[in-house]
Amino acid sequence: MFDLVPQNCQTPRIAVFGVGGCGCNTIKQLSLSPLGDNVELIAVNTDAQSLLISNSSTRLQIGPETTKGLGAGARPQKGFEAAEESQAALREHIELADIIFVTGGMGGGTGTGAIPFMAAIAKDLNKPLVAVVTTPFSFEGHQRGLLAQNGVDDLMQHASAVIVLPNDQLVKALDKKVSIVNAFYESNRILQDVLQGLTTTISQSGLINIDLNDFIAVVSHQGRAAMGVARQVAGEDLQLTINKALKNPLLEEVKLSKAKGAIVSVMATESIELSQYNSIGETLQQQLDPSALVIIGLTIVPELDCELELMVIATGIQEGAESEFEIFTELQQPKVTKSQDQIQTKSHNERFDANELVNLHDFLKQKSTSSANEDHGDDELEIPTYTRNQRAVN
Ligand SMILES: Nc1nc2c(ncn2[C@@H]2O[C@H](COP(=O)(O)OP(=O)(O)OP(=O)(O)O)[C@@H](O)[C@H]2O)c(=O)[nH]1
Repeated sequence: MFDLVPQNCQTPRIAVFGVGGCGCNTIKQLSLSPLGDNVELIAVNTDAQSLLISNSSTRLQIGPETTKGLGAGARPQKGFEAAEESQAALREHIELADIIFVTGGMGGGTGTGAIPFMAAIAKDLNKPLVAVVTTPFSFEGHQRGLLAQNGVDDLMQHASAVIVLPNDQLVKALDKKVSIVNAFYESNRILQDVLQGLTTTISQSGLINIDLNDFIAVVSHQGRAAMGVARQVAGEDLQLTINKALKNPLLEEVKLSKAKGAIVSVMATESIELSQYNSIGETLQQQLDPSALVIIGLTIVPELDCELELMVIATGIQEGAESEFEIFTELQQPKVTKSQDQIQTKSHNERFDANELVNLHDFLKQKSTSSANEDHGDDELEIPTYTRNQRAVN
């Protein structure tokens, strides 16, 4: 459970619920990742036995009367009733967090029934809830696929954002042949990366932070969310990396130009250049709805083993939008149609100490002023206060 938060606390409290068999497996894997103290992992299941072997600090058995400690038998109605029976405990945990992630597999009983119920509680409490759910492998059969689809539709009525990662796609993304036995395990590693990326992005480790209000503004667009990740290897053109992220197999086949917002997390070494940074924002802005809010967070990782890592989460994609990935093939030399000033950014909220956070807009202004007024080389980045402080601490 979270401790009471002091008034001046700057770190958003993040609750990650793993619901049902898949969800509990995912957060078990996630517990192996380095996560901040502000992140709490909560295992939720109807199946008492599988909860016993979960290593989460918080475990919640839902619906002890409804399922008598067994699973929900691939009946979403049972999962729903179990969540309803335990709604007081679920509500209590949801209420304590600033932002909630819920992960689980759609297609069974517990996750498919309980996750939409939890999303409805969060909506009622006015808390942002991002669901990261899988859909079944094709080898699991048509019936599970149908249950999953209904579950996702239901979830979309309540969650702030729904990221659907089809299990088939997750395994494809691994770029290697995996046996059926390993398929679940391997795909959990990707779920682990996705959730770790999300929680790190909104925790305060970056040079340019994405604050909680920015995050909420972007994830609160109703509709589908999609995400992609890519790494820029030495010598690779940045546009190619951006295109790779946008065409990433983790992205469902959705029309990105319909996206109403995007969160971009850039991890780079200290040698990242301002032009590279601008290019990422400009390229993405061209791909989304012209009124879309794009926020970009940058984290400096001195020991990064590639030039740059990109994670893009596009939100508010309306249903019925067909695939439009072809548009990215034309992007090798994108025409810049917007100045950086036209990219919308938000000022950070008062919960955060202005000395410790650097807003993208401020950062860019600072960069252009310093290169205009000061006598140093183009590639010498002034070190913002936050990084200096961090270095002093280390
Ligand atoms: N990626 C991944 N998917 C899983 C895993 N376990 C299950 N799934 C998927 O999630 C779907 C639902 O399975 P579970 O999570 O076990 O089901 P549940 O929500 O616990 O529901 P019940 O077993 O009916 O109580 C399955 O059809 C699989 O597609 C896992 O470890 N990794």
